[in-house]
Amino acid sequence: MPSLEIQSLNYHYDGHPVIQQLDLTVAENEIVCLLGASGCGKTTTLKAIAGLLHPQQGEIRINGKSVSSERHFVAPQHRNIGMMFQDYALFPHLTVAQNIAFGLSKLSKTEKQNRVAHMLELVHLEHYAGRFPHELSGGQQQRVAIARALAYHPNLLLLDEPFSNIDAQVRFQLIKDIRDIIKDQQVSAIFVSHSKDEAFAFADRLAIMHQGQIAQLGTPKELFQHPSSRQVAEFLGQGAYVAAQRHNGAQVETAFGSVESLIDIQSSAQAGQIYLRPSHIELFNAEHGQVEVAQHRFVGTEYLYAIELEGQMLEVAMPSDKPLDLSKPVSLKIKPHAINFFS
Ligand SMILES: Nc1ncnc2c1ncn2[C@@H]1O[C@H](COP(=O)(O)OP(=O)(O)OP(=O)(O)O)[C@@H](O)[C@H]1O
Repeated sequence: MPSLEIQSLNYHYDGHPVIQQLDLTVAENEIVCLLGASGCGKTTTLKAIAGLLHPQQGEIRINGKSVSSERHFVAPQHRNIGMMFQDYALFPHLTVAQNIAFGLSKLSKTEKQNRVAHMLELVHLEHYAGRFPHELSGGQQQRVAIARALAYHPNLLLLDEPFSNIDAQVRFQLIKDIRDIIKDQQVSAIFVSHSKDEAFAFADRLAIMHQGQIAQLGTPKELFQHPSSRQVAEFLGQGAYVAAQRHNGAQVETAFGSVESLIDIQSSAQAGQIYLRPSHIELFNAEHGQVEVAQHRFVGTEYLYAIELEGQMLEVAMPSDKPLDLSKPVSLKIKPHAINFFS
């Protein structure tokens, strides 16, 4: 049974629509990331799941049980949901152990002590039980927050930008650790982020949101290989459109030569554009140049060349041991790749 099912959800603030006919299913033990531009409705969706607001239309089911519909509403404290937010929201006057024990009022004293000890072990903070939140680093505070959210065995975990206040140097280790903990506890989770890199590292599937709807749901590989729209392709990373003629199932012709696709192109149109990412392009010096290099800079292991491609700017990285001679013409080759073709 799916952990979460959302059907035809609509929410408006004073008549201003924010969530529009949103559908989403999260499988058992799955982590899904809601990813999208600022204001697309990620936090509003999370609030609707948590029960912090009541959508005007549509239904939400958790483990098969309806918690929100037009006629029916289960209060947040009865949804058995764990939450973790970017500002940790630990109680400053309680110790680490007391913070973790906070939601466990139904357990006996011994059960509570055992559960807290187990959670501390899980997040590798066994020696920090007596400390107060201000005596911990940001990453340690987030570990306490995840321990507290998981301590009462929630059906579903909601995480709203939990890593945005964490130093970039330790962020990806923390993301990996918290993902491992969630997988170990076999909890389903919905994670909200602006950051593609965080989403790729943390989630099993990504739900790309656009204007209050899920534009596409899939694994990172599915989204990269088969973006359902230009918006999804563009959201996944900087690129440029190049005019293309489709020849057969897996080849296109462009002004830069013919390009082999590593997957079938699912389109019946002949004329269109392909969406090129910097990693699909190789620059080299040639007798007859085709591209204008507007800028270049050295960034350690690579040179970055800003090139103009059919009126769009694109930054292409090349190994620094093979710099281009910019006094000579520069040409480009499009490498074989999983082509994104749009008619
Ligand atoms: N309490 C409110 N009253 C009126 N409008 C609101 C309220 N909260 C959010 N909105 C609007 O709803 C839209 C969606 O907001 P939401 O917070 O869900 O977006 P988001 O995708 O989480 O954005 P961000 O990534 O910036 O946090 C935005 O246009 C926002 O201005």
